[in-house]
Amino acid sequence: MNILIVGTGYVGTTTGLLFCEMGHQVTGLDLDDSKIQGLKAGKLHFYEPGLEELLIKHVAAKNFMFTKNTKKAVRENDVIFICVGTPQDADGSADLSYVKNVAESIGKYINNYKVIVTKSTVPVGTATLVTEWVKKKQKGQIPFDVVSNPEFLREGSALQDALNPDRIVIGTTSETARTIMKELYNDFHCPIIVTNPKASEMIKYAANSFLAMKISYINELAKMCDYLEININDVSMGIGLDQRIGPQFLRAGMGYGGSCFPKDVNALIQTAKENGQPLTILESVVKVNEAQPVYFIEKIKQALGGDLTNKTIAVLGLSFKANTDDTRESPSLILIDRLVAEQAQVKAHDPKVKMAEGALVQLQTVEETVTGADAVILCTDWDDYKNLDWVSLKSLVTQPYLFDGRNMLDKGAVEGLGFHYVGIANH
Ligand SMILES: NC(=O)C1=CN([C@@H]2O[C@H](COP(=O)(O)OP(=O)(O)OC[C@H]3O[C@@H](n4cnc5c(N)ncnc54)[C@H](O)[C@@H]3O)[C@@H](O)[C@H]2O)C=CC1
Ligand SMILES: O=C(O)[C@H]1O[C@H](OP(=O)(O)OP(=O)(O)OC[C@H]2O[C@@H](n3ccc(=O)[nH]c3=O)[C@H](O)[C@@H]2O)[C@H](O)[C@@H](O)[C@@H]1O
Repeated sequence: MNILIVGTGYVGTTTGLLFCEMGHQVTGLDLDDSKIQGLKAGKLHFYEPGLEELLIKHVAAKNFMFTKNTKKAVRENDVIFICVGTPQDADGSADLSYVKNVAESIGKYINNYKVIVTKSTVPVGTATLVTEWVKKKQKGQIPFDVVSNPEFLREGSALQDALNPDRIVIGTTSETARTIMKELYNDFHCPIIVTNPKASEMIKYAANSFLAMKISYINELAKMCDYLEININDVSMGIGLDQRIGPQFLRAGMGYGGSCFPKDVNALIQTAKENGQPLTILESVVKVNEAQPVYFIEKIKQALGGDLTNKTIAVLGLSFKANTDDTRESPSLILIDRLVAEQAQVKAHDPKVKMAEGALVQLQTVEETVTGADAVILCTDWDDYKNLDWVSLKSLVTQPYLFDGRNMLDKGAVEGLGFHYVGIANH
């Protein structure tokens, strides 16, 4: 089958490669010329483990082609996956302008029956809107179907997640589209849920919001445990082993970040409000998440004597989580903003993130970053930071203060080396 992927970001590129692996001919369309040129040459414009190797393979085999030519791309493909961004609007709702733009282009250029699949995360009711947007631009009456097929992959493990999904959700009322979608996903062995588009759209938001809720729950509990001097990691393990709860997404930390949880929880809250059905649990999830970096910085301030003015602080990790160079809504950047506001001198390090010139003092190595620091803050759970040689790093810092926003380190071990250690209820 000829498949068109519109938007060659994390989701689009991964989805395209997935279908190449399944033996399909895939075209990637993006408006950003530099991305297209890079992809054509087998170069990814973001860091994602394992993805570039697969890209090189399928570009060389001519299974994955890239273009900026929307008209040609729409005309030559029968199944079109919309994978463009749906960022947060000023009021918290999802900005659908990129999706609308794609739908209108499809309407303009449609030449035969198409299955139009929204893989982007879009609010309930968007399939109907996409149908209207396509129809408005159509000159004739060429038939098409709109399908909701949300994506559940995570950055940092995008390929593995996409190759081994827990489930596939297909939202459509069309028999033809359902058959085509099922055929596309024929080689997958996970459950396939076929429902209507509205339920499918809701499943995506409900899943992300549930996971965000687990994180805020454990983070709020962590604050209480901190006060009571209880180790939150033990609590996470103790409740997570109950199969009804499950161990995942119970790691206390600096709060959830990334390009999805923050915007998706807000978008669902907004949809709920618009429909007069407020989701008070999720409103609290957001509040707890916003309070988490503030709580951590207060602990840091307190430990350093209540004033951060001119203190040199080494921040390890800029991405919102390990194994990605994505800094969207990164708790680390929220923390750095606060440190700067408190007049601290920040030096930062990340194994993959390169911030824009002048945005931040960023060093090449951990050693350079911690040299002369009054405190070291671990912000991202990169493996690189798990086994650092704290004995030699201690000889480089001015003061041995170690703040662990991810509870990654063995408290007893680093305290044994003479560090003053503060984690998130890591007692
Ligand atoms: N990043 C992730 O881990 C996941 C993201 N999602 C959802 O998938 C969607 C895409 O997310 P990402 O891949 O992270 O976005 P991204 O920002 O990495 O990529 C979007 C791409 O679309 C391109 N684009 C925008 N308008 C276009 C148009 N009219 N024609 C062609 N290309 C166009 C942009 O240039 C960009 O390269 C969002 O709705 C997001 O919520 C869902 C699951 C996981
Ligand atoms: O819709 C999306 O874009 C995606 O959003 C998340 O994926 P992602 O944002 O890539 O990363 P996660 O691993 O979910 O982590 C999100 C944030 O939560 C934090 N987190 C995660 C787990 C945990 O136990 N504690 C915790 O603080 C992470 O550090 C990170 O800041 C979901 O896990 C994916 O299923 C979904 O497809």
